[in-house]
Parts: sequence; structure tokens; C-alpha cells
Amino acid sequence: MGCFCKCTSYFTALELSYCYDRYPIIMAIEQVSDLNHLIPNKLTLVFSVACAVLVAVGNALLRRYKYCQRCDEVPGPPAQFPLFGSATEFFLPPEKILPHVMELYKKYNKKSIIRIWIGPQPWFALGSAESVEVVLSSNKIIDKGPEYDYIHPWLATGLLTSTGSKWHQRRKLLTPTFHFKILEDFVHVFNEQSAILVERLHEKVGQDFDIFPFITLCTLDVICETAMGRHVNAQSQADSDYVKAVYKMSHIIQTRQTQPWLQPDWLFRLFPYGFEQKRCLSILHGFTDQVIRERKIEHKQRTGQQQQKVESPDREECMPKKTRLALLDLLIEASQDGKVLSDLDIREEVDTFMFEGHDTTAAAINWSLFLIGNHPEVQEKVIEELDRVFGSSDRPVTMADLSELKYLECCIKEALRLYPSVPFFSRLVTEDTTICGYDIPAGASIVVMSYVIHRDPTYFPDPERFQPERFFPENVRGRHPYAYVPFSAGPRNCIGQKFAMMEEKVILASVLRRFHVRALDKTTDLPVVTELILRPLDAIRVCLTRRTLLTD
Ligand code: HEM
Repeated sequence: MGCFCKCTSYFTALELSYCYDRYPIIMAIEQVSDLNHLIPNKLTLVFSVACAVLVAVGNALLRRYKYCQRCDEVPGPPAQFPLFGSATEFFLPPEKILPHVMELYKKYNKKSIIRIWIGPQPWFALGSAESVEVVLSSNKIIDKGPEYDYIHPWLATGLLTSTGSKWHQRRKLLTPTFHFKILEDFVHVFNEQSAILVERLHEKVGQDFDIFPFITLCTLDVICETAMGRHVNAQSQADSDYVKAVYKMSHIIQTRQTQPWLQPDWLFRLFPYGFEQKRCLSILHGFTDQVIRERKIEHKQRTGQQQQKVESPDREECMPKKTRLALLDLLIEASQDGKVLSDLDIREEVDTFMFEGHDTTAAAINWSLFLIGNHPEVQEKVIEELDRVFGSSDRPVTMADLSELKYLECCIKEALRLYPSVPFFSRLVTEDTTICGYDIPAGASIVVMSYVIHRDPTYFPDPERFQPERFFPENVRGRHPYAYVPFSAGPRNCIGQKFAMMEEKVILASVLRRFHVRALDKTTDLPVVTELILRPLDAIRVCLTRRTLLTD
């Protein structure tokens, strides 16, 4: 630069213009040097960048402050430490968590919506019929929160975990699969598996034992047969690889949801849990894939035979008997040879049924037995009804019987009120929403606390009391439609609700026709824990005696 300045003084204007034409770079440098005074020195530059960063950070902090202030307008426990928020409230033994949640509602809000900070994320826990109505009746608030992410490795994005248009399409496609007519075909599966359960329970008569695993294995057998058309014989072989993988995987999901250090995928993979999950997934997916392959071949053979039947109806008697269809067969039918659903799509739905459809039902049956076993006067009424419907016959339960078992149905409903299998579930709000006068900002998680909602004395006076009469039609009339939501409600409710009620009735009727149940723990002495479902902390201890009415 210095050299260039020196030489310019020796040139005429003409020479200079020639020089500039020849050396455009030199000219540019000259012009820049003229602007030199405009270029900030290093200090100014650093100062300006620092100011810009400060303004940006200040802006972000201000926005965050306003966001937090907005969230804090909803009453709730204060955030103790920035890293944990108010999550420290729940650093308690598992059996103390639900009683503590009930205390929080008493302490913070009569309107039953409380705010909890889980780290930097606000959660709004809804504990009243009025507040959940806004969420559950909405066609917009259907997205699931981040805690469902840990289910994805197993279920991918099946009906339970999918969002947006995928969920809408799948829901439409799968709804007919749970039609009453189709469920009717499953009653014999419920009966067959109940018969095996009853056999196993006979061996326990007179002993004090935990009934929970007996019921759970029975419902696992039911769901395998109805969802996939396959026997896993869980009741006779509880140590099968598939059965063990189902339990291990549920345990891993539950552990990840509650232990923040297992949440980032890269970190999780380094823990033994990560390796264990990989092993379980290969068993679970391998099994479902194999069943899908086999059922597709069977489906092809069946449709071929039906075609033949149409073409030559007189050969009908040579045809094999009607095969029992499973939910999977209906998915294969709906898949239209992969045009509508690929094999992977089918797998995620079948796995979803396996996940959602057995533990939930098992918990509900167990809690019903526990409560009936604690209330002899209720058990008497159930037995009266069973005797009226079945007499001394040992015959299987029919579809017609199910609609007769009205008092038993009230017991099941009341048990689901006090012990909802899914004690809470969540949604993500994608736009600002007003709930009970509070402004809930987009991006927040909403938790529907069915366990709390079901204990609202406005709708259920003396809420801790087990009183099946609450579900007599005359007592239900006029009750807020969202005061009782064990199967969720609205467009994203449980698709398996009717299936579950039928299964519960058949299994409970089968057990109570043969045995008298005595629960060995009082309701007040049995702590509950919320894992993926609501479980007893230890066991549901009962003692069975044979009923004399039936001849075995
Ligand atoms: C007593 C038994 C059951 C209870 C208490 C129950 C409860 C629930 C609840 C509360 C939800 C909403 C969960 C959420 O939004 O995160 C749900 C969803 C679901 N349930 Fe059930 N369930 C039961 C049995 C079943 C059975 C037997 C099946 C299938 C065979 C099933 C399949 C599903 C599916 C696929 C969904 C997702 C629906 C969707 O998002 O569109 N459930 N269930």
C-alpha cells in the first residue's frame, strides 16, 4: 500500500488512468485506503460485537423471563434449582409420589390446574373435569409430549405415538378393526385363556399369594392371540424369550422416562440398558416380523380359497373351516398388498396393540379383584348376579351374558376410577391455549391426571370409598362427561376400550364363578406406584376359596 502511494505522485492524470485501467486491484486498494477512517479499529469491533451479543442475550432472557412469568401465573411449587425446576418435589420413594401430587393440588389450586417445572420445561397438570374437557375434546391438541419418545424404538410411530396427518389416517383405518362384530369373535379366546387361568388358580386355593403375575400372563396370552393370531403360552411358559423381552422392554421405557441421564440416545447406548434394549428389540421385532410373514401367506391362501368358493360353490364342503381372524389379519387386509400399509407399518400397529393391550387390562382386573376382595358385601352382589346368569352351569361366557353382567361392569368401572390403569397421560400444546382462565403458552406439556380427576368430591362424594353404585345409570346421568376418563376421551381416546371391558368381564366372571376372593391387605395399607401403569408397590396378596355352587 505504501509503495503504491509513493508512485502515484510521479504520474500524470493520463498515465494514472492508464495505470488504473491496467491495475484495477491497485485502484480498488486505493479507494479502500480512502475509506480507511470509516473502518472501526479492533476495540470498536469487539465492543460492537459484545453489544450485539448482549442485546441478543438480553432479549432472549427477557423473552424467557416473560414466558416464565406467564407460566408462573398458574399456581404450583416454585422451581428450586434451575437444572431441576420443581422436579425436586418428586425426589421421593415411588409410593409417596401420588399422595404428594394430591397434596400439591390441595396446597396450590382450587381450580385444579397446577404448574410444575421439570427442568426448563413447564408442565401443566390438569386435575378437574372442566380443565381436561378443553384438552381432550380438542381436535387440535392431539400431539404427544417428549416422554413418549422412549417408546419409539419399540413401537416406532404407531397409533399411540404418531401425530398429525399420520395419526388421523391410521385412526380412520384402524377404527373398524375394533368393531363390535369383530370383538365378538374374540370372546372364545377370552374364555379359553380364562380357563387356563382358573386351572392355575386351583393350585393356589387356600394359600396367601400374589395374584398379579397370574392375571398379567393371562392377558398377555389373550393379546398375543387376538392381535397376532399366535399362542405364546405365557401362562405355561413364562420364561419364553418373547415374554421376557416384553417385560424387559417395558421396564427400560419406564426407567428412561424417570432417569434424565438415560434420556439422550448417545448416552443411553453406553449404559447396559442400551445393550439390553438392542437385544430385546431384535427378539420383539423378529417375532412380529415372522408372524406377519406367516399370516400374509395364510391370508393369500384364504383369499384363494374364497375365490374358489365363489367360482365352484358345490365344492364348499371340501373347504377348510373358517379360521379365526386376528387384528393382524385385518391390518393385512387393509394394507392392500403394501399400497396402504407396508410391513413396517403393520408391525408398528401390532406392536402397539401388544404394548397397550395387556398390562393395562391386567392392572384393571387385578385392582377389581383387590377391591371386590376387600368388600364382602360387593362380592355378594357380584356372586348373586353371576348365579342368576349362569346358574350352576360351567359353560363359557357368551356375548349375551356380557350385557347381563351389569353389576360386575359397575365394579370394573369403579375400580378404574380409584385405580386407573393409566393414572396420567400427556399432550403437547402447539399453540397458545386458555384453560380455566389460565393462559397456557405453546410448547408446554399438558398432563391429564386421571388419578386426581377421579377423586373430585364434586362428582364423586366420599371419593376414596369403593361404591360400584356410582355407575348405575341414574347416578351417571347429569355427571360431567369428563369427570371420569380412564380410557381418555374425545378424538384420541383408547381405541381398545370395548375390547378391554369385554376381556375384563370374561376373566373376572370366570374367576369369581369358581372362587371366593379375600384380599389380604386393606386399601389404606397397599401403596401404589406409577410405572407405565398403576401397580401395587409389592403385590396384590389374596386368598382364594373354592365356591361350592359349581361342581368342578
Ligand atoms: C383397561 C384397559 C385399558 C385402559 C385403562 C386403557 C387406557 C388408555 C388411555 C388412557 C389411552 C390414552 C393414552 C394417551 O393419550 O397417551 C389409551 C390409548 C390407546 N389404547 Fe388403551 N387402554 C386399555 C386397553 C387397551 C387395549 C386392550 C388396547 C388394544 C387392544 C388398547 C389400545 C390403545 C391404543 C392403540 C391407544 C392409542 C389411541 C390413539 O392415540 O388414537 N388399549 N388407552
